[in-house]
Amino acid sequence: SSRSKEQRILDFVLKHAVPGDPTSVLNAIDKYFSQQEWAMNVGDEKGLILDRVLQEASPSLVLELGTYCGYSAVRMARLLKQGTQILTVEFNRDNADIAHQILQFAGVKDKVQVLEGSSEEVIRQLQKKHAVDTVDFIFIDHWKDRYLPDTKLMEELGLLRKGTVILADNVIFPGAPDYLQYVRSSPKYDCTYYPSHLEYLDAEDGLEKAVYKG
Ligand SMILES: O=C(NCCCCc1cc2ccncc2s1)c1cc(-c2ccc(F)cc2)cc(O)c1O
Ligand SMILES: [Mg+2]
Repeated sequence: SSRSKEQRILDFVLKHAVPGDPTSVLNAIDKYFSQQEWAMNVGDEKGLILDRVLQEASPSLVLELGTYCGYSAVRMARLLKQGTQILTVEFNRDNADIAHQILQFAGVKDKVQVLEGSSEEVIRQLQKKHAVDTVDFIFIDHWKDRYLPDTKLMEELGLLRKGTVILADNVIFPGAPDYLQYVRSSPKYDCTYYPSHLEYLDAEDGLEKAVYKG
């Protein structure tokens, strides 16, 4: 059977990156998309914004919604100190498998746990099944119509603490207008918009940072 796009990405990484070197893995994935074919990784331009906002937050526990091939999980894990945990949620089993292999190859597997399932299911299990109290940093990059309901669910479950940083990808394109309107008008959040472009293309996109005020 023909290999999926995600499997082709894995093959390209295994061939062109250096085992145990997360930056070479990111460069290989970025190279693949700029040369071969587009895919929905956050990319290197928005990735730099993610790097800066993450380092500023210096979190101990990170939750990512939407693993895809693991590009942003590798991106975050390479900057975080030993002992930091990243829980990343992926709905699609095949993508979760590819992400496992890319994380392993990059040498960041000890910091990252890929949780398979829908964001809603996994969020509801975090406190009991994964011994989570509150989350320090959340990167939202999954279904755009799940950004708002999942954020409200995390509020209701008490997963956010004073200062929790929520960074959301694609708030302009494909867009998450209901999420944007909610966090920007809610007194519970301090919001900052980081303008950028859609990964590897010229269309405008951006990241929205919403800091929970507790
Ligand atoms: O859909 C996108 N990303 C989500 C993939 C869905 C993965 C999921 C993970 C998960 C975990 C738990 N529960 C449920 C889910 S669903 C996405 C799409 C574009 C794009 C850009 C240009 C286009 F022309 C068309 C699409 C760009 C992006 O940066 C994206 O992130
Ligand atoms: Mg995205």
